Amino acid sequence: MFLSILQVNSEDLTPYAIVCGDPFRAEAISRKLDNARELSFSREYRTYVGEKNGVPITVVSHGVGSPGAAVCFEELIKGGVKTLIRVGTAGSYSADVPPGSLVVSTAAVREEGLTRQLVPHGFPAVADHAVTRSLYEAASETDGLVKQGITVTLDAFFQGVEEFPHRKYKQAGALAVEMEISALYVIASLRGVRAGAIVALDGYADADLREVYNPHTDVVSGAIEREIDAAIRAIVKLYTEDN
Ligand SMILES: O=P(O)(O)O[C@H]1O[C@H](CO)[C@@H](O)[C@H]1O
Ligand SMILES: O=c1cc[nH]c(=O)[nH]1
Repeated sequence: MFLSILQVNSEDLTPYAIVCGDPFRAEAISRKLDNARELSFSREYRTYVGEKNGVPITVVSHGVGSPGAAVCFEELIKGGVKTLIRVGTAGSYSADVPPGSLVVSTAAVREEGLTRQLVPHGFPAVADHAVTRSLYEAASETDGLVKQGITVTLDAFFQGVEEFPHRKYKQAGALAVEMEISALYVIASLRGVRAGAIVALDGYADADLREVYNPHTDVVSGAIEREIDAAIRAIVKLYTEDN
């Protein structure tokens, strides 16, 4: 089957996939795989396949925001992908998890518009347990702070005249905010596949803690390297458990 938006043949995809926002991060992930090759680069969607320890892995960028990312997730699942791991960045809600930390998302608050068009209001966006456990174990083997907990998915990156809901979600226990995880978890649930996510914190979302937003630091790059390594190792572990 030809997937017309990703511009790839489903026969070239693999059951395990890593997804991320940035096409250049997709390339960086592919460089950590053996025998990696680019299948396509169409719109924001850049697709690679490669392998690690003999385990075939697909890597795709999904761009910024839930609607565009949802198109990518849906086509991957149509193409036969059964396990999806998002490797992203997020803004921290707390000085307890400073920039450079990793958070494995156990569930996501649905503060985006996309999933409201797919499922009722009360439906939860929850990660797969086995994927989350594998990600957390693999991330804990790297240097640096790793937490697991609830993340928030928002549509807006820059604030308008409305207050962002960060304060109330921080008080309720959320750790960080990004823009696609709830879409991934709801779509995975709808289509009967597994999903998990890990994010590298690249600054503070909370106005009281925020300095100038600059994700291009060595601390953030180091955290992104760690989460990529963790996601690849998590997939190898899952594959071993599954086969
Ligand atoms: O680093 P990525 O994976 O793109 O994730 C985060 O970064 C983008 C915003 O800068 C959004 O896509 C957000 O979810
Ligand atoms: O959505 C995002 C992603 C990274 N950092 C943020 O503050 N927000």
